[in-house]
Amino acid sequence: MIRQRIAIVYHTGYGHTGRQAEAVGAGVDQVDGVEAMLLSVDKVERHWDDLHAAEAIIFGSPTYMGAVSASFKAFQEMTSSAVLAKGFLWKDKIAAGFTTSGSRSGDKLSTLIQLAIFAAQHGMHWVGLDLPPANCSSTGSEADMNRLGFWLGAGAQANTDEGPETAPPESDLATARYLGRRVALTTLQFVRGRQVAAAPSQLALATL
Ligand SMILES: Cc1cc2nc3c(=O)[nH]c(=O)nc-3n(C[C@H](O)[C@H](O)[C@H](O)COP(=O)(O)O)c2cc1C
Repeated sequence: MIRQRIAIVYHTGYGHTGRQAEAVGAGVDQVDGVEAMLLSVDKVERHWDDLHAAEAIIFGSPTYMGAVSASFKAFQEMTSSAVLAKGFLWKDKIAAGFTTSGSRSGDKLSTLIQLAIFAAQHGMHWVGLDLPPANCSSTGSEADMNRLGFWLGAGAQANTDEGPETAPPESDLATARYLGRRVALTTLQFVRGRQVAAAPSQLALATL
């Protein structure tokens, strides 16, 4: 069976967003028919062809100063010449995003919005989270998936005095796995839908 490639392009300064990226990849790999490819932004220049060939690209950055990190921004700017100018090469791919920061909010929404705008500029289809509100009632807790309450993408929080071995916590990694799985399932729907749309319909064949 042909497996559809889903690339996860991310930057991590201290390893926390790297843990989140691995969790997104694990979620992708839960789905038959797809495979995750993790790619750190510092290796991207050797892997443009892999990104062009992927059916979906999931973007991940730590939140630094309420925005994507400088390294991730440099990658974004490189895509102007490496992707857009070469012919809108990522148009109609599936996209999604994730971010980790030190504070529970930490202005992560700003980073997710930047990632979604970036995907829109490339003509990609953005996939958000469909998880219900969590950690917002007397029975909710920090162990809930989507405990931080994001829908545009996956958010994670890592205590700044902990290393990536223990932060972000399992609930945020589960949220990241959930996003990866959702993107994988959506990607298969798109790929199979495109195949059906490209095939001559039964109705058209009957009228020949
Ligand atoms: C330059 C810099 C700016 C930061 N800005 C924010 C911020 O705006 N909001 C926040 O909650 N945490 C902020 N942090 C904390 C990081 O988001 C946090 O340590 C995160 O886990 C780092 O992820 P990484 O290990 O993948 O680099 C900042 C850290 C650095 C080094």
